[in-house]
Amino acid sequence: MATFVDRVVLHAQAGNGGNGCVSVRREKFKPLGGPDGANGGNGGDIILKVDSQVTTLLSYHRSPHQSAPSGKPGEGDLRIGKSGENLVLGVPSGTVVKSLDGDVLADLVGVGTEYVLARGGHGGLGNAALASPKRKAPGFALLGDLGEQVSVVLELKSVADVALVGFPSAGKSSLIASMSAARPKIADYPFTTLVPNLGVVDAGGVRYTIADVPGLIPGASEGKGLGLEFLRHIERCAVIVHVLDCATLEPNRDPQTDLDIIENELSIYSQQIPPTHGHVPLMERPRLIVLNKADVPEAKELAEFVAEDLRTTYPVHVVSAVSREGLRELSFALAALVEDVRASQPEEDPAPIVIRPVPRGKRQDFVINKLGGTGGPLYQVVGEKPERWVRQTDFANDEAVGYLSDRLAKLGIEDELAKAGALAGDPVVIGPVDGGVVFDWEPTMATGAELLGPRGSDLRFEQTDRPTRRDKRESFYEKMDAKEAARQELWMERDSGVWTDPDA
Ligand SMILES: Nc1nc2c(ncn2[C@@H]2O[C@H](COP(=O)(O)OP(=O)(O)OP(=O)(O)O)[C@@H](O)[C@H]2O)c(=O)[nH]1
Ligand SMILES: [Mg+2]
Repeated sequence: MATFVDRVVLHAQAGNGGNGCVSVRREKFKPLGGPDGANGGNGGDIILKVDSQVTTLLSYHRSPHQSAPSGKPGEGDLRIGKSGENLVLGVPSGTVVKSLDGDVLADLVGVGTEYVLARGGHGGLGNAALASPKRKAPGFALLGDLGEQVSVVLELKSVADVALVGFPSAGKSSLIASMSAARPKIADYPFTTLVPNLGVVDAGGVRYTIADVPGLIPGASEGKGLGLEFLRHIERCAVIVHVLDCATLEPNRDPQTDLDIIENELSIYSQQIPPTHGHVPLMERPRLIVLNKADVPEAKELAEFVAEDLRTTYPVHVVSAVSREGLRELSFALAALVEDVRASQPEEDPAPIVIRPVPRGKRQDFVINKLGGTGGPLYQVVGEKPERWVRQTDFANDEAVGYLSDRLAKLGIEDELAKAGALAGDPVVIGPVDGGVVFDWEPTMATGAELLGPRGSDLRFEQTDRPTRRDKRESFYEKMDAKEAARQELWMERDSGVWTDPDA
């Protein structure tokens, strides 16, 4: 099987964030000089960028795994970790980025257009950045977040002014070879061309590109032959040229039938593709008919016979790629069509476009899923922020864990868990069910930094049995009862042993 370099699967690993640092300033005569652990650097992003020097996806076919450097950890004395540099991958104009499921993520057209494919992980905050009036010297820092890991399909659709379409062996590649400096493979067996060839034609001062498309056969739009793989190449070509073989000896083939079959395939195909912004629909694009192989006497006879009829639909040129008959007129006719199209189309936006996935801030913070299980319900918290916070937490450090639970509560996760029906002691997983962090829900865990103990610890974790909501309520009632008792005592004292109802 031939290798298709116009479609590759690319695995991108963005850089991880560097860890934040825990450090305390040390100066002479100042034993504890405040936190000075700096933040870790951010991991590098992986960015696809349309580059005029890149014409194929070949390099990603050879090295499908690409990774960006990680950020360096922060250091003491407020020395920030260096960020990993972004890795910019050049792609040809016309590259379509798809998910492995086939969803189009981006359509990269125009030099300079960028797509942020995988985002580097945030660097973790150092203890200096985590300090607050209440938490003056945090004994923990945040870990760097992991860089995104993304696998996508890159597909290249040729961007040419003119597309040559036709049955296998009609002479499409031969025409490109005769009209331009391109030297595609030519042979007398079908499907010689597997990847479109691109040639540049200069006719009377008009320069345009011409691409051949691998041969089409009936059913191509349903994937027959090399069908769909190649139909998409013409999606972006402004002018369509039908190359009809007038010398074929195959039964049931003649120029008119071939034309009808190919037009039918194009029509079916055009209904399958979503309309592309700024492009004329496929079936409305200008067309021209080339009757090829006129150097063969019988072919020329046939060509002249059918040309008259065909001219009622589209302009017709009788040519020979071999003897070069009619090629000059053809190249000028194409130049005129291309010029017409260019004049009618607005100039492409000169400002390069940068396409980014949905900004993280715009997404909902989190959602809670209640999952059933043999051992009772499991609550799953899914969300970019909480999952990242968990990844950034050093679970060996209680103070860091306490900070995490404060953040989660502040985001409203406690409230939403309660709304979802979670009870104290129910297991909650943050992130994926396999691999997320699981803990038992403790809704009444007091939050805030007032409970801070020694550095690296959190008093909430020192308590062996933390109060539940009912414990708290009971202790509240006890307190109120005691208060009431004290009040009554006071009244009784004042009225010299005679008790008066204070509320009367
Ligand atoms: N006599 C004659 N033969 C031609 C002419 N053009 C092409 N051929 C021959 O037809 C055969 C197929 O030519 P290609 O240019 O490879 O055809 P193609 O349309 O690109 O074919 P696929 O890539 O398979 O779709 C080759 O043997 C060519 O030499 C022509 O004008 N006259
Ligand atoms: Mg060919």
